[in-house]
Amino acid sequence: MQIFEEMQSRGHESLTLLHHAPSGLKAALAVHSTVLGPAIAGVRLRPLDELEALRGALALSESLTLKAALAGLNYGGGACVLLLPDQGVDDPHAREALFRALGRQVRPLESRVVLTEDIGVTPADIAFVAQETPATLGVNTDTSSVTGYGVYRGMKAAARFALGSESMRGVRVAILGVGAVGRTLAEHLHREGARLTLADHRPERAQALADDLDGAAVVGTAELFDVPCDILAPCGYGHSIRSADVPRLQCRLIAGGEHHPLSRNGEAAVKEAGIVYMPDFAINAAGLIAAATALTPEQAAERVYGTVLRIGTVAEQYGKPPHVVARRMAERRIDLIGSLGTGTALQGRSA
Ligand SMILES: NC(=O)c1ccc[n+]([C@@H]2O[C@H](COP(=O)([O-])OP(=O)(O)OC[C@H]3O[C@@H](n4cnc5c(N)ncnc54)[C@H](O)[C@@H]3O)[C@@H](O)[C@H]2O)c1
Repeated sequence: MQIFEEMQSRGHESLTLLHHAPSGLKAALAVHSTVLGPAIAGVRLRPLDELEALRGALALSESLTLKAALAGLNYGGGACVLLLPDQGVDDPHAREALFRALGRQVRPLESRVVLTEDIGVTPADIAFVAQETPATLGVNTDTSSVTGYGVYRGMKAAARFALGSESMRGVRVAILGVGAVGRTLAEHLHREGARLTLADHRPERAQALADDLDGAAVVGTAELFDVPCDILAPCGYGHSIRSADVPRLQCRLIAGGEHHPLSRNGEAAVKEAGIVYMPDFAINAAGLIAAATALTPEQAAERVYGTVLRIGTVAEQYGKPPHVVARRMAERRIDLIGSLGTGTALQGRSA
């Protein structure tokens, strides 16, 4: 399994297994870093096997560390991946019990983690967690639509470098995955006059959105990578683009809401293909920023826009890929602020 090796190589602090038989709670809670503050842990509920859940928690928690640091937040990164209980979560009481059990189990860890929603989890679920522990964020924030708007703003900033203009009028954007984030992104792009092609594992979702957005095309997920476009926006569940897919890609920019859209070492293949990749942790941060600060959704999205501009400027200046620049910026902030030693920032967590 080599989990410890993976934790060591990526610098994780801990991986905790949570279990409560009556509610069906089985979860992997990874803490990657608490250098800047308690780890914000995105909570996911997905049909995964145990190993996928462990690996998913390790990968997501590292992204959250980079995301929080780059966004200027006084938080570290974590992730909590819940296995789907055998009894399902359709019964509202079963769902309440599951998330309240999670809240109870997190109580002893309150100084180290705060939980917020990610895939398969709603603000109402986090509100159940909040009945058991104050260690939550985003109970009153619709983080997915804020994230979608932030991806739109970040995409425009990235397009200045990759396409020479940030206008989306007439720009061909292919969106993979039109759930909560992908749909919001599509709506903003459509409003600005982008030409959209949509694909989703659930084709009825893509078709319903295309019906709402007059003029959007729908293709199968297997065909999307062959569609000529300017921007590819992955908004699915992760690793949507395998290295073997990269030679097929017709785009000049990859910018979407999905965590880990590229498979391992995919960045090198993308660079080789002459495609600009704006990393997930830079562009999908608006929901997290809005949940963690007093900023409005618009202000949170503008922070993403500004961060992406900064990354693009430095990347151009030094001839480095944006994902390398973004990671260095995040790690530099962690190193510098970490060097101040332990203590709590006076302005709290809302940097
Ligand atoms: N929701 C948030 O607040 C938030 C914040 C930051 C990042 N993200 C990331 O954005 C991504 C999307 O999140 P969401 O909340 O929209 O999820 P969602 O479940 O609402 O929607 C995801 C959609 O993508 C489709 N999909 C998944 N993988 C696919 C693939 N390979 N090909 C085609 N379709 C695929 C699914 O069928 C679904 O319709 C995730 O990676 C998530 O981690 C979400």
